[in-house]
Amino acid sequence: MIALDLQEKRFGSTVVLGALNLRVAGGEVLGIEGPSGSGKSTLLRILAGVDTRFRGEMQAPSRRAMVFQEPNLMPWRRVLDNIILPTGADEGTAEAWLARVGLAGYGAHWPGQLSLGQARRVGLARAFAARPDLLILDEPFVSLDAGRVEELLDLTAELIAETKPAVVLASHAPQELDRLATRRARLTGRPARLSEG
Ligand SMILES: Nc1ncnc2c1ncn2[C@@H]1O[C@H](COP(=O)(O)OP(=O)(O)OP(=O)(O)O)[C@@H](O)[C@H]1O
Repeated sequence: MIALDLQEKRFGSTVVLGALNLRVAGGEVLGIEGPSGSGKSTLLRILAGVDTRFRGEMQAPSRRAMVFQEPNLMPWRRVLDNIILPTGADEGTAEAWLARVGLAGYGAHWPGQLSLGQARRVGLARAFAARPDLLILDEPFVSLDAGRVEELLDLTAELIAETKPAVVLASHAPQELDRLATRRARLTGRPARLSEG
């Protein structure tokens, strides 16, 4: 369960996010849409614990994981280490997660040897290997062709159903929100407000 009671998030003199309340329980997927620049990534970074400079209260689980718009793999580390180092998973567990995302045997590859779709699969494996109680997905499938997006949506839906974290997903893509979200909300205005439904 994640509970955020935000009063305000500002950058300098610009108030990007206004007062908002957000609750997501384990097994729920809150899909957040909103125009470019409305503050979706800013909100997700707060939920992830990456940005702690906001006014308000948050109760978040200690095990959190985020899948970014870019796969954000460490290019100087092999694929398996990209899972082991950030999560503390042992080698066998990391290999099992690689297999689970369809990349059995890719552990010794360098990130630069992967396609974008494969790199995104490693990003998913890394996130789920952290056994998160809160999973944050920030436009996780941008820049992929429609077929690849469908495959990754199926995989992500399966992994969420199996592990039941609370999930917050930001996306512009109706296909992603329709497939994954159990609840929907919109972030609009400046300062932005969150309206659910
Ligand atoms: N570090 C920062 N310093 C100053 N302003 C920032 C910073 N990060 C974000 N902003 C501003 O906050 C606003 C919201 O940005 P954010 O990236 O959260 O939007 P978004 O809804 O995720 O957009 P998109 O859909 O295009 O990814 C924008 O006006 C942006 O310029």
